[in-house]
Parts: sequence; structure tokens; C-alpha cells
Amino acid sequence: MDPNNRLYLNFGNNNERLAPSDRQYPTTPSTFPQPVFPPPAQQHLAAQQPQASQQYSGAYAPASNYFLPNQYQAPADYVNLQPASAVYQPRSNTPGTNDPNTGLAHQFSHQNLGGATRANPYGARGPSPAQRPRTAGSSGQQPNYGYHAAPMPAPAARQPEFQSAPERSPEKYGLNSNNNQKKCSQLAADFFKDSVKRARERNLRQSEMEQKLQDPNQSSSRREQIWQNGGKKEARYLRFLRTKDKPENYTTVKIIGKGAFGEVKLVQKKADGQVYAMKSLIKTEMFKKDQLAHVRAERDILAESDSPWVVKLFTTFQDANFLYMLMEFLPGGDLMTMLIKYEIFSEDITRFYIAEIVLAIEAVHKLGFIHRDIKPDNILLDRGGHVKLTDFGLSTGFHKLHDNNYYQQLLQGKSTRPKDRNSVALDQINLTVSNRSQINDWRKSRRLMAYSTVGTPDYIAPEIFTGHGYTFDCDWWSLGTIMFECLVGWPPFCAEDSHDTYRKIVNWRQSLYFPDDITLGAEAEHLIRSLICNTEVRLGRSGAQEIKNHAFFRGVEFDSLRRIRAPFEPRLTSAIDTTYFPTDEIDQTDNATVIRNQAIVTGKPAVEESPEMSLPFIGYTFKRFDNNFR
Ligand SMILES: Nc1ncnc2c1ncn2[C@@H]1O[C@H](COP(=O)(O)OP(=O)(O)OP(=O)(O)O)[C@@H](O)[C@H]1O
Repeated sequence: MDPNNRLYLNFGNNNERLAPSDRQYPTTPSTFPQPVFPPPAQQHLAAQQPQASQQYSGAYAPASNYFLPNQYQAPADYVNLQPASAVYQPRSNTPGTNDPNTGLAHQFSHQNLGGATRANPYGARGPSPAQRPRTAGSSGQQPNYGYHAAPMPAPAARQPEFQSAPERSPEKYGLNSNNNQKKCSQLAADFFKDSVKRARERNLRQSEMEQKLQDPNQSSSRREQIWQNGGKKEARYLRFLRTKDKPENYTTVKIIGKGAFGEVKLVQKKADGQVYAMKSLIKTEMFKKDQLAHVRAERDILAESDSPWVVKLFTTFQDANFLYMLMEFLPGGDLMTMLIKYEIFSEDITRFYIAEIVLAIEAVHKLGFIHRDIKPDNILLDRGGHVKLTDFGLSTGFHKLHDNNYYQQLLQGKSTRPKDRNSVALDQINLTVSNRSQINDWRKSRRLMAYSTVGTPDYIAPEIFTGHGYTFDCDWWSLGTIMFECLVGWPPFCAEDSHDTYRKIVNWRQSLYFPDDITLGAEAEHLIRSLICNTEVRLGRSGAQEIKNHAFFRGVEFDSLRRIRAPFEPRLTSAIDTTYFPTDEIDQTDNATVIRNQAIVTGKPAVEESPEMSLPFIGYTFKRFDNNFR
């Protein structure tokens, strides 16, 4: 620490003293590309499909657009697919081959269903000519390979068939049959939703590659290479889709985090030695604690995001007891660990982290999600010391699957919760904290709180507790509380017990207090006060730019922030270095062992699987395109 009791960074192995003034924010104009929504490739596609752009503007559209309530109904979902012939141009002018078996073949054929298109159940290559059903208008003589639209009978001619479907009477059947029926229809809906999404993404990749190939500056050998690489990647992805992952494919290096419903381990893939962070969540705990909506929201946002500010999710899978999320490992640890170690940061260092957190929250909001649980424990540092957000267990994209009502209905056939998705009942968040008598005790218990089955309410905005509805700006309140903690040494509303914390937060006007013995710059204090305030006047309400424009950030080049050297760069000795995680404070017995041991003691089987148990987790599995190509 320097004489002013400010932070010098000598974290872990890093003995270099980094005074705040050592780091200058760049003043030259940035050349870092600005995010474009939608990106050029999508603008190109959108131009080709005007109907589609009204409902869905591509993978970058806000989730609230993407997750239309009728997402499982065929016309709304499928209408966005480009008829194959409009996307796939003849290949004669591109290097490579016309053979769809390169892996770049369209995975689906699109048949004209009165404006809708539908997935090809035969997969990428399509059926053999002998298998392929003859449809009206198709000669059946030319190989289709799943590319070409084959006309179907006019919709009017088929309508009586659909209308005469017998009425369903689920009450005639038992609970098991009904659950099995729900499971089947969920599986089918999910299969088609995934297939359509993958087809869209594939179209986008194809379109992007075709744009690259059209670049006249590319040599023909370079074009050949682009084409071949694209084909290989697609083929590998198709193979990856056919594999089933399981925890036995990984060896555990260390348990690096414990949370409310599971744990996070540093693991290494046996097949190739790649290192990942694997979060596992206990299914029965999710059931008992009403967390089904939360786990789904977390999976959805991580699957949808491709932002440098959000931890990257490669794949999710499950077995009878656990849900698994395989993520990139961020070796720099979390901001909570840094704050426990250093207590306070200088204004310069605070400016860096707060500016990066602004960008991270902005990225989450652009995806259509509210995080709702921004706190130092969920702010991780990557290999370069830059920020990434994790733990989206309380986030919401306002989709029905992110609403606990949905699971109540799914499992019991009735809703027991209020319908208002914009408010959250306190019991859903389910927060408590350990007792604390003084700040020091509070600091000591900080990590225990993080491991407790509930979490800390210190950073949560008052409107979330009061249930009168909240919006994106609740995340900006949390930002204000983190900034306060960075500069003052504790969060503004910490108290001896959780109820006092709630009370202080709700009565923030009386309880927000800046200690006399800590001198803050006027701009820093003004920014904190502009964030920790009533939602009507909170900075950021009209977008992150408002916050970026604040005088506290004068001189910060937001566009290039992620490219400058961070004030603290982790010094790592290997890919599995866990120096920045408090592994000796974490019980290294994993939950799988705990469950096995409990089964031995109770004599009950360790595996719990029933249609009812598996129902809410259908659709949880996810496979990112670039998972295994690193
Ligand atoms: N991708 C990652 N790389 C490195 N460390 C991670 C990663 N994800 C999580 N961690 C570590 O594990 C801790 C717990 O992770 P996380 O908050 O996601 O778990 P959780 O079970 O949802 O916890 P909570 O009870 O806070 O909801 C984090 O604070 C961090 O230290």
C-alpha cells in the first residue's frame, strides 16, 4: 500500500509495484471496430428477406425479439428461414467443389409450406433418391441433397385434414402418461427449434464465407484454403453434434469455486488436454429451491452470447444428477478475491475496472438480458487481467422459460406465482447473509457468504426487493455499489445481518453514507450518487453511453479499453495454475462424491431420474460451433 493507503498491485507471484499512475489510458482515437447491429452479413440477409427482418433480425437481435412467445409454432419460427435456393448460389465460380458432402451443404431442405419452410429430417445430405418421398411438382429425377425447394400441395387443400384431429383428453390418462407425453412433445419442439437455429447460423456462416470469397484481392489459393477450412469446420461441428459429452471425459485439477447450487472445477479434457472451467449444478437442488427458471436463463444467455465481456460457454450437458456447463477458464480469479486482498483501490484502478464493467453490462443488455446479480464475485479476470461477467443465474431475458411460473405449470399444471414477469418475489431470490458485527467481521465472512446457499444482497437494487417492477437499470445500481466498495473498502449498505442490509437498501436515502476519513474525488462521489439513486433519475437509464459520458471517465477510450494493458495481469506458470483462486479455503470434496456417500449412508440410489425430473431440463444441452476448434 502507498502512504495514502491506496492499492499497489503485488498479487500472487506478481511482485511488480504498479502505482496507479503507471497506467495511462490511451488518448489516440481508437481503431477498434464498433459492434454493428446487425453485422454486415446479417444486413445482407435481412435485405433478402424482408418478412424475416420484421420478426427476427438474426443471432444478434435482442433476446426479447428472438424469444417470441410463439417460438414453437412453426410459421413464426420457420418463416425466417431463407428458401435454400435464395441463399445457396451455384458454386461454379467458387473454388472447391459442388459436393454437399464437404460439410457446407445446407442441413435442411425447405419445402414450400404456404410461406413456411421446414427441416429436412434426413440431415445434411438428404435422403437417397430412392428414400426421398415424391412430392407434387417434384420430378424426383435430380439429386436434391437437401438444397432445393420442392413445391407441396397448396395449404388450403390440406386444411380439412388438420381440422379433423381428435380432441385431446389428458385427464383420461395417469400422471406418468401425461408426463411422458409432455416430455415427448418438449423433446420434439426442442429438436426443431435447435435445428432451425442451427440452420440459420449455418446460413450466416455460409453467407459470410461467400462474401470473403468474392473479395477480388484474395488469391485463388487463399480462396481454396478458406473454402476447405470452412468445410472442415462444418464437418467437425456435425460430428461434435453427434457426440454425447459426460463428466468422465474430464479430469478434475481443482475445485475453484463453490456456489449456491453447485461447484466450479478446473478440469482438463482427457482426449486433448484442453483446460476448462466446469460448473456443475445439482438437479434436485434446482427443483427444491425453485431455481429451474434461473438455470435456464443462465444457459440461454451464455449460449446466445459471443461477447468478449461474457464468459464463453462451450457446451452444456447433463446426467441424472447434474447439469454441467463447460466454460472457458479465466485464470485471474474474481474481483471479490482482489478486494478481500487489497481492501481498496486507487481511483485510477477503480476507473479501469468500473469502465470495463460498464462495457460488460452494456453487452449483456444488448443481448436483451438483465443480469440482476452484478457483484464482485461474478466479475472474473481473464489471462490479460480484463473483466468478464459470469453467473447469470438470476438474470432474465423475459422469456417464458426464465419465469418460474412456467415450471410450476409444467410440473403441476397450475400457476402458483404472480403473473408479472417484471417483478421478482423476494423468496425467489432467497437471500440471506451471515451475521456480521463489524466491517472486519464482514470482510472475514465475505467469502463464506459467497459459498453459502444464498448469497449476499449487498449489491441488489431496492426496486428488486420491493416488487414494483424493475428494468435494465437495476444493474447500474449494482455498479454504483461496487464502485463504492472499490474506493471505500466495503459496500454501502453492509450491515450486521441481512435484514438490516435490506432495510438500508430500501431506505438508501438515509443510509447512503460516505465516511469522513476517506477522501473521494468529487467526480467519483458524483458518479456513485448518480447510480445509487431512484430509478427515475438513475444514470444509465437511457443507455450505457450516459455513464460513459460522466466526467469520472474523462480520457477513457472505451472502444479500445480491452486492448490496453490491465493494471493487474495474472502471472501464470501453466495453463492449470490456480494461484488466483483460494483453493485451500475450498473443501475439495466434489458434489458427486458427496451424493455417492449420502446414498451409501441412506441406502437410497444415488441416481434420481423420472419423467417429471427430466422435463424441465429438456433443451438444456447446447453445443457451440467453435467448441473444439481452438
Ligand atoms: N469460467 C470460470 N473461470 C474461472 N473461475 C470461475 C469461472 N466460473 C466461475 N468461477 C469461480 O467460481 C466461483 C463461483 O462461480 P459462480 O458464481 O458461477 O457459481 P454459482 O454456483 O452460480 O455461485 P452463486 O452462488 O454466486 O450463484 C466464481 O466466483 C469464480 O471464482
